Amino acid sequence: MSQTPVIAIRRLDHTFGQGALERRVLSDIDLTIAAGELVILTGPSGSGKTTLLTLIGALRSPQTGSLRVLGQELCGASEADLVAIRRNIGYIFQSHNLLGFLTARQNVQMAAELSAGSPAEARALSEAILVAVGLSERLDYYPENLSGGQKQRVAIARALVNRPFLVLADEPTAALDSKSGREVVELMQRLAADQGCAILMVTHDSRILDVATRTVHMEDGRLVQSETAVRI
Ligand SMILES: Nc1ncnc2c1ncn2[C@@H]1O[C@H](COP(=O)(O)OP(=O)(O)OP(=O)(O)O)[C@@H](O)[C@H]1O
Repeated sequence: MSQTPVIAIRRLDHTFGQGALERRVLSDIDLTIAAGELVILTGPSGSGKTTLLTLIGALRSPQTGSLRVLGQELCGASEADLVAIRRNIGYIFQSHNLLGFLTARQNVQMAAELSAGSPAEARALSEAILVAVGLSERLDYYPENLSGGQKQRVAIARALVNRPFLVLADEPTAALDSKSGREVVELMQRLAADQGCAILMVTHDSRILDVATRTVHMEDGRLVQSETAVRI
């Protein structure tokens, strides 16, 4: 696995609509991300960042070019292949998307049950990762009784509990104050380094760019890569 890039994209294009309404939103995207990298994707509103993230996340089908995730080609892949690849990916979105009628532990455990051998194992894994993200005192709290930063930590725990090879995060700090935002990304950075996964994070938050191993910038559907920053 270590030789295969987690993400390998070549000459990827994407259009929405057809005929007179056709609109190209991604052009000639080339991007390779290796295990252990935390890559930040920036760019103006409407430049195509979320579209690229959802394509990499196997949440929509790529049209032309090549998009490999963990060695699996997603262009032309069947729905079953896309579902299979999603099991290796953790997703963290701007709004944490926790289920309000489940506690912090139950929200994480629901995800853990996809891969754990038994409910007891899923529970143990969930508790361990919630402790790792600093929520040992909040296991049985419902989301409405957690702060924004704590909810986002639960979302991170849920995304990482199955030890995914890839984590995709879309504006994970957008709803947080600067201190909580910083804590959340440093936590992601640490857990990714511990688990050896790759992270691709879309953000407008210029205060957290230094956590990245590399920053790539998108303008009008095209990627501009910047130099390597620090390695985690
Ligand atoms: N399902 C869709 N159908 C048609 N056009 C779409 C669809 N989804 C996105 N678009 C268009 O594609 C372009 C890129 O959108 P996208 O959400 O990827 O940008 P973004 O860089 O993530 O923007 P933001 O930073 O505001 O979230 C936009 O012009 C958007 O209107």
